[in-house]
Amino acid sequence: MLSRRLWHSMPVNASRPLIYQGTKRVIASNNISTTDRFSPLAPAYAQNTIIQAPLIAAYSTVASSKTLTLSEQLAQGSRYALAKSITLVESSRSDHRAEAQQLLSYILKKQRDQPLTKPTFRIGLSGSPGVGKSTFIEAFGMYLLEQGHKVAVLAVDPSSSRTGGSILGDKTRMTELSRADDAYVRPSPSRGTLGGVARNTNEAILLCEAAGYDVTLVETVGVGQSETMVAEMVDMFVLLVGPGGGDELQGLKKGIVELSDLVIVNKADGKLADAARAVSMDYTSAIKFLQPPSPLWKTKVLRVSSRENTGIDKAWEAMKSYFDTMTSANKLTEKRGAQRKVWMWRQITSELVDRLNSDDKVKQHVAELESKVFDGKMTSGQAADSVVDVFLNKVKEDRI
Ligand SMILES: Nc1nc2c(ncn2[C@@H]2O[C@H](COP(=O)(O)OP(=O)(O)OP(=O)(O)O)[C@@H](O)[C@H]2O)c(=O)[nH]1
Repeated sequence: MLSRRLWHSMPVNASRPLIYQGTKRVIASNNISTTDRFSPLAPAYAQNTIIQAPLIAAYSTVASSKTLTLSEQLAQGSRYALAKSITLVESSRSDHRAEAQQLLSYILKKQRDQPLTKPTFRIGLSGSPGVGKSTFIEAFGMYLLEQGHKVAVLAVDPSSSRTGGSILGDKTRMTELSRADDAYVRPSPSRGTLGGVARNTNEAILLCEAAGYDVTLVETVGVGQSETMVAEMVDMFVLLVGPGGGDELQGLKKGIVELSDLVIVNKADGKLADAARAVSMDYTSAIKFLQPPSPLWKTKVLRVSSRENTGIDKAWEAMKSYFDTMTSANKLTEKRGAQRKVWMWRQITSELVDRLNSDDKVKQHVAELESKVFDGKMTSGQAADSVVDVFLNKVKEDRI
């Protein structure tokens, strides 16, 4: 029995069934009548509905006419539809989230039946503020367009989730690329936790690919957890450094260098050319002592000037070489599968924590336990067990 409360406590992104009032029909996605009237979930209906596992699975492929239209527009490469779809996945409104999940399920089903014709490549790009990320993406993106690719640029901005402001999104960035027909540049969402933003970005990548963008760049700024999160959603992780830099090398950020499949020393031009050469040699020797992210690939170090457009082609060659090496060993499919599992667990963890925090009874219990833990009257482990027990009992009670 799935009670109304339990339904509400289920994550909207997982297999929470979509339940409709009005004309109810479970239909295969390849046989959908666009005249079906679906209106989003009716809690009153859900309250008395027994939903069994096979039905849940069937519901996940149900698509409303609105979803179908959006997905058709996406398949035709409409930037408007892409923007609208990403807005849906970023929205916290439950009806939007339901629509977004319907759209994503439909897209996944479609891609299982009919895989994308072009291979897709997801590239993460990180670097400290001012290192030249926008300038590089602008130059690199324009180069990719010349090579016949369609390029999407997404951003995971740790500052926006903490402060509501944004390091990456405030100024007009990548103006030429933003205007190009075959490019789509999405500013970072300005709300939500970093985990939430990252999760939305994962879904946005799928949407970009469904809209025919075969190269997706996910940009982040080198702060906190954001690089690790981005590295866990892309095929290849690229670190952009400046000629004066060295923070990363000095051990402050050794972790990020270890995550990197390619290090690009930007601003290798004019007076900065010699410094860029020296930094690039430093990285090349330092990397020899680090664990490579994959045993099949040795992290490369290259110099570019985004301003003067030099070395951009070499950077792309290195990326393609990585892509070819990994795909021919079937490692990218494996990597993407493993990443999906990582994200599933991240989301389970964050959903459970959200729900623990939103339940009044549990919240009160947590407050009491926190003070006991603080005073040393209870161990952290005992308190954690107790919170989980109270929460599970609460779920059980709600079910009855
Ligand atoms: N000389 C030189 N300057 C560059 C190059 N690339 C970027 N710059 C300059 O570096 C400064 C910062 O560039 P951005 O592209 O805004 O850097 P960013 O990393 O995107 O900066 P944030 O958005 O603040 O994170 C600007 O003044 C650029 O003109 C380059 O290849 N050579």
